[in-house]
Parts: sequence; C-alpha cells; structure tokens
Amino acid sequence: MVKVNCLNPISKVGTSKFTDNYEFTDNFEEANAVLVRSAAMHDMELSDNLLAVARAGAGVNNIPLDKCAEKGVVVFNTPGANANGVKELVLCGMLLASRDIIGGNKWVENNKEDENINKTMEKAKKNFAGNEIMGKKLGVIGLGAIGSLIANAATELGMEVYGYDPFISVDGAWRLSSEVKHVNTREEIYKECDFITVHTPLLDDTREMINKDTIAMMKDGVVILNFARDLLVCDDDMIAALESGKVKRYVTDFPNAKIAKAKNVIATPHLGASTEESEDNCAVMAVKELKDFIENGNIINSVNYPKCDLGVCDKVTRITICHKNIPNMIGQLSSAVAAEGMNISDMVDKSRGDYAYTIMDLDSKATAELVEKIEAIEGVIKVRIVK
Ligand SMILES: NC(=O)C1=CN([C@@H]2O[C@H](COP(=O)(O)OP(=O)(O)OC[C@H]3O[C@@H](n4cnc5c(N)ncnc54)[C@H](O)[C@@H]3O)[C@@H](O)[C@H]2O)C=CC1
Ligand SMILES: O=C(O)C(=O)COP(=O)(O)O
Repeated sequence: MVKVNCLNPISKVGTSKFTDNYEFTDNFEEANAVLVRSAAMHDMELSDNLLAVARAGAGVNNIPLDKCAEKGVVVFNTPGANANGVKELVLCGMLLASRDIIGGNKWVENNKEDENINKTMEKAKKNFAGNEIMGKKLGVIGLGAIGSLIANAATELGMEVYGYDPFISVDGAWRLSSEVKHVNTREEIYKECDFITVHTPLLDDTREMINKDTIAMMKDGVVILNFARDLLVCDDDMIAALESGKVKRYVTDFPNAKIAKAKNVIATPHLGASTEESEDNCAVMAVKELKDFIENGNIINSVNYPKCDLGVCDKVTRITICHKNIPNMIGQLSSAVAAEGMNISDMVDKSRGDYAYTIMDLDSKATAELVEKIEAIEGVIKVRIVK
C-alpha cells in the first residue's frame, strides 16, 4: 500500500484518482508520497519512506529542493495548472487600481440605509472617478505560464504590452501574442510602463527586484502588481514610494504585517490560485505525476530531478536509481546487472545539475543482491524496484 499525506487540503477531483493501492495518512513520517500547496516544508525531517512530493501549484519556494534531491526525494509541481486563475485576478487588480471600485463599494455599504441613495450617489460618485486601462502601457516581468496569459489578455483589452523574460521557453515564446513588445532589459519596462506586474519565481536574482533603485527609474504614479511572492519587493522601499505618491497603488496577493497597513495598498490573501478550476487542475496534475512516478518510475514536471520517461514497463522488472551526476555511473550500474547474470532490455539515464536518474528494465526478476550491489556504488542515493 502506498501511503499519501496531504499537507494542505487538496481537491477531491484529484485525490479521487488514486486507486485502491493508495491510502491516505495524517502521519508525514510514514508517507511515501506527499501532496502540498503552500505549507512550509523547510524545517520538516524527511523520512526514508518518502519517495516524492508533488506541489499542487507553481511556486516551490516552500520546499527544500536540494535537501529532497540529496535524499532521493523527487519533487514535482504542476506547470500552468493554476495560471488562468492568477491571470484573472491580476486583470481584476489592474482595474481595482485604475478605478476606485473599492471606495465606491464601501460608500454604498456605508450609505445603504439612506432612502435616497439613488440620488445622493449621483453627487458622491465624483469622489470615485478613475481611469481606463485601454491605451496604457503594461510591463510584464516573467513570461511563463501566468505572465504570457496576462500579456496576451492585456493586448486584447487595448493595452500596449512590454514583456521581459531572458529565460523564456520556446513554448512560452510561441504562446505570446505578436502584439507584445519584447524588451531585453527590465529598465525599459521600468522607464516606459504605467503598470508593472511581476511573474517570476522567487530566486536569488529576483529577490527584492522591486526596490528603491528600480522604483526610482519608474514613471511617477506607476501601479505595481505582485501576484508572485512577497519577497520580490522590498517592503520598506515600497512603503516609502507609496507614501510619496511615486507608486500610486501596490496591488499584492502577498500582504505581510508591514504591507497590510501601508497606504494605497490593495491586497488579497494569496487568492491567485484559489478557484475551483485551478484547485481541481493542480490536484489532477499532481496526482497524475505522483502515480506515474510511483507506478512506472517516470519523472515528468520535476523541479529537482530531470525529466525521465520510459513509459509503462512491459518487461519483467523495472528498477529506478536516483544518483549523483558523476562519471562512470552508467558503467557501474550495467556492470552490477551483468555481475548478477541479468540482461538490461531498456534503459534511460538523465541528469540535471548535481543529480541524475536512471530507469532500467530487466528481462529477469530483480534480486535483493542486485539492489544491494547498486546501493553500494558511490554516488547512488536511492534504488527502487518499481516492478
Ligand atoms: N498568487 C498565486 O496564488 C500564485 C502565484 N504564483 C507565483 O507566480 C510565479 C510564476 O508562476 P508561473 O508563471 O506559473 O511560472 P513559470 O515557471 O511558468 O514562469 C516563470 C517565468 O519567469 C521567468 N524568469 C525566471 N527568472 C527571471 C528573471 N530574473 N527575470 C525575468 N523572468 C524570469 C522564467 O523564464 C519563466 O518564464 C510562481 O513561481 C509563483 O511564485 C504562481 C501561481 C499562483
Ligand atoms: O502555485 C503557486 O505558486 C501559488 O502561489 C498558489 O498557492 P496555493 O496553492 O494557493 O497555496
């Protein structure tokens, strides 16, 4: 029985796809597979039972990727599965920043007992007038699953869109509307745009990319949207820019104790992916990835191990090996198999950074001796008999 632990509530549309060979446990230590959304995993002890973690979502900064890789725990995410949910909320954020919809709505709430509200509102409404987004310039930093959807949608709404992503994937580039102006530096976005939205992962080189120096390059009255991660923006510098009016509005899905109190902030409580559709999509994709890994040893959409896919095993045995990406590993693995008098009928080995992964299909049943021999090879992290 494969034991699955959910560290966050995960949509049943996904979890119902587990078959009778799987059972849920509340005990992280005994779990073979873990499903997680934003729960913080950095301080958790990883047991030897753990084979894989699937993040039902995009951002993996809550998961210790290297620590997992070192223990042979493969971590997956679900690229694009919640992108539309975030896109729609970002479009909403731009509209909320342009027109005082929130102020107007509060005014109605405060005056709901007024019998003549239908008349008094006609006088009050001048206080909530705003601007349209059509014709304004939007800068999108990070043109992945979310950024590219926003860039395309904004062109449809009549915005002039600038996009920046030095690492854009080929698929990402194909997805992008030809209307999006591709710029080669973030500075061009800072200088030109009325709205700037960030959609990069939180990495060392994106941390606090919005700070006093970058804000100084921006237009007066710029609107900044952050639906990616709080640490992409320097809070103190943002608060100062909001106080001075340099930044007109900061729209964020990641308020913290400082930002929640700041002037001209429009904040939501990390709601980007909290739609039924996104939650279902992420859960279905995460469960599919876990099942393919547990049942076939295949790795698709991992963020700490390479993509490695040998389909469904039609041979007698399948063994998988998580190992360090070092010379002569394949030679040693095949020698270990040969020493047991066995034949490899199919094999794939892929590497990613410091780690690599091998899937081997054999014509005869794997023995405990073979597993022991492979485990003894220096640099081998985890060996698993899948079939
Ligand atoms: N508010 C919410 O609920 C959600 C927030 N997110 C956040 O949004 C981020 C992006 O999500 P996706 O678009 O799905 O990820 P993605 O991986 O499809 O796209 C990220 C893009 O950022 C680009 N990038 C990386 N470093 C960059 C840099 N220094 N400058 C410019 N571009 C850079 C990459 O090339 C990639 O195209 C996630 O990492 C997560 O932090 C994601 C989903 C939901
Ligand atoms: O997918 C992401 O990166 C998100 O930020 C969504 O987080 P959540 O699954 O809503 O806790």
